[in-house]
Amino acid sequence: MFSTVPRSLLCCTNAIGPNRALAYVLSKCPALEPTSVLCREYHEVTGNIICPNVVRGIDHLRDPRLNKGLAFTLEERQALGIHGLLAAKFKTQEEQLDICRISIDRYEDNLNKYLYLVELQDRNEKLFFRLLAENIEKYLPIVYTPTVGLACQRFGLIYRRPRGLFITINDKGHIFNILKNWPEPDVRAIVFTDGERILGLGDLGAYGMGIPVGKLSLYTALAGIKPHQCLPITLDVGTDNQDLLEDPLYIGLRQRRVRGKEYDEFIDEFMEACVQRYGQNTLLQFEDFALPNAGRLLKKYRNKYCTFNDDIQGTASVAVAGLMAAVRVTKRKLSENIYLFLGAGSAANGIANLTVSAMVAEGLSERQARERVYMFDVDGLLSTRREGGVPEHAKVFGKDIEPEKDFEACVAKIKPSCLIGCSTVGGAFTTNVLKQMAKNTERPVIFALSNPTSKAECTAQDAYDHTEGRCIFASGSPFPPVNFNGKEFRPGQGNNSYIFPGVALGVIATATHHISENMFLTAARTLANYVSEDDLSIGRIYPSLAEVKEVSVAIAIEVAKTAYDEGLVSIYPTPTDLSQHMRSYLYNFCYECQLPDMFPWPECSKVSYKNAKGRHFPCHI
Ligand SMILES: NC(=O)C1=CN([C@@H]2O[C@H](COP(=O)(O)OP(=O)(O)OC[C@H]3O[C@@H](n4cnc5c(N)ncnc54)[C@H](O)[C@@H]3O)[C@@H](O)[C@H]2O)C=CC1
Ligand SMILES: CC(=O)C(=O)O
Ligand SMILES: [Mg+2]
Repeated sequence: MFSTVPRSLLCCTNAIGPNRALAYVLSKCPALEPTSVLCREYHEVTGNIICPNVVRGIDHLRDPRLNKGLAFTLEERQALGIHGLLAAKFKTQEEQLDICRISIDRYEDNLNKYLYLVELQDRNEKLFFRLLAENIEKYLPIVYTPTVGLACQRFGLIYRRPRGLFITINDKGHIFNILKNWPEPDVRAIVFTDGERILGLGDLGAYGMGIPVGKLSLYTALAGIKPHQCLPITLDVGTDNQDLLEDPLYIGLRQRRVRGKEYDEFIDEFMEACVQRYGQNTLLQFEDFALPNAGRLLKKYRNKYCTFNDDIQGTASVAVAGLMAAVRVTKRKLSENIYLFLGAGSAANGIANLTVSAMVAEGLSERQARERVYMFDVDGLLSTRREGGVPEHAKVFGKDIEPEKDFEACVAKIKPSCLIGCSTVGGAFTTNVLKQMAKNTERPVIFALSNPTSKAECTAQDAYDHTEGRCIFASGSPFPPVNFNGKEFRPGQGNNSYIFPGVALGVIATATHHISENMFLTAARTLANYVSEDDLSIGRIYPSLAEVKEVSVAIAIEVAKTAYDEGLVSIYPTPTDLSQHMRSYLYNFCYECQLPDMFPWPECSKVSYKNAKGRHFPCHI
């Protein structure tokens, strides 16, 4: 018998469900009342929320992490005290998956499909993730781009159950305490946004929460990172979106964005609080920050924390992978292309810099490589002679040439072989631009990377139609298959979702403490190597989405090797079998038995446990 609750005892009760766990702990600790102190201790160790007054078998149905619905066996129903709370039928997880698919298919509206999936995640976590992981092609466009963009725009309307943390500028000075309110103690990765550049939709303030939630769903579905290790956060510093400030449904701080010193101090405190709460290896993924902050904050924190900016580095990696795979079709090395970017922001600079690194690896000097890269932003071609000059964040890509504000004229003058859109301007690759690309080279590469679909620089159909079917096309959001002259093309999705889940898995599984640029080049090469001749023959420069889980593990392994080579990991000695090591980290999408190991419990009666003060605590309710 114990007078205090030993941690080992609390740990071993994790699997058996709260009411039995509590009864067992109390049977070992007769001096204890099931007070909030006990609750806190239990909660700290197991991550389960437990309160003696409300702990009941029904919590196994209400907790999405435990709930299996009709898949609970008779034994489990009896042992956990939920017999009778479910209909008599026993179902397999496979039968439940069928029902989910039928239910979703009944909705015509994608936002309703999104809501069904949100509700499923809130109800039965394993079923949600297995459904997503086994039907990526079908449901990725719902939980991710484009539908997640719509969900963010309507967030005030669809907001029901909270998911993740909202930390506002008013919480400055108390961020650590807010992190402590999150019930999971073992967080390994945090994806966070301040909502200022949500996809290509602009400033959506607190409505941006859909993005970190969606990205972290992909951590689990595409790379098997355990959901309890993932935490989505929105940093609410206000919004400059007038429509939202006037939107009666808006759920965020109704004030203009805080900027400057106060904003920087807030982000500083947030970064520090995360590592104080969850440890220095906590992966901190910046997502959808606007241009003035994205690159600046990456530079500030990249050598201090385990952090990366997905829009800069993840996007760079997926785009370079596509360019590498395209070499097999165009027969032009990366260093033989001329690149023109529409947009000169976070994504464009990330891609351009990594492409330069890849060209340097092919033998060019950095200067020679940069000479092959042109950019065009909202003020025209990045010419050193233009009024106002070249913005600081893209200075290295400015050229000493005639300024040009007409994009079509630029495409004709510069004659790029690769055209890369990261501009947020839907339809900016006009018929004339695409026709000019077909004149520039036999196999033009055309990437319309802006999200969601409405912001894509051109559609897949337009790209093939206006280049006589000769282009190599990829887009950030999915397009349906294209028919051109009787041939079907199925272009791939050039989206960082091919990269960030695998990078995150590699980083988490090796407790990497800093993320290097080299890791993203490694990830790009790994992804490009997965592209088969069959993929290329249907116009796809990425592996099929059905393969993405395998690709993520392969990326994780290669990223881990790079991290070991660069001395950035905390797990030593180096695992002899990195593949096995990686796989041992993966989430089990199938239901697990919830019967307590030692059931029936010898120390307490099957009906109730009586504590030292004579109070009864039921084992089964
Ligand atoms: N496919 C993918 O994996 C990813 C796609 N993206 C998409 O790329 C787009 C851009 O993202 P960021 O670079 O982070 O944004 P950003 O705000 O940093 O950059 C946008 C750039 O577009 C330029 N621009 C705006 N209007 C223009 C116009 N009318 N003509 C020419 N240039 C114009 C701006 O001057 C700026 O240089 C977004 O739509 C985003 O969804 C971003 C990250 C990943
Ligand atoms: C895909 C992504 O990260 C974006 O569009 O921002
Ligand atoms: Mg993003």
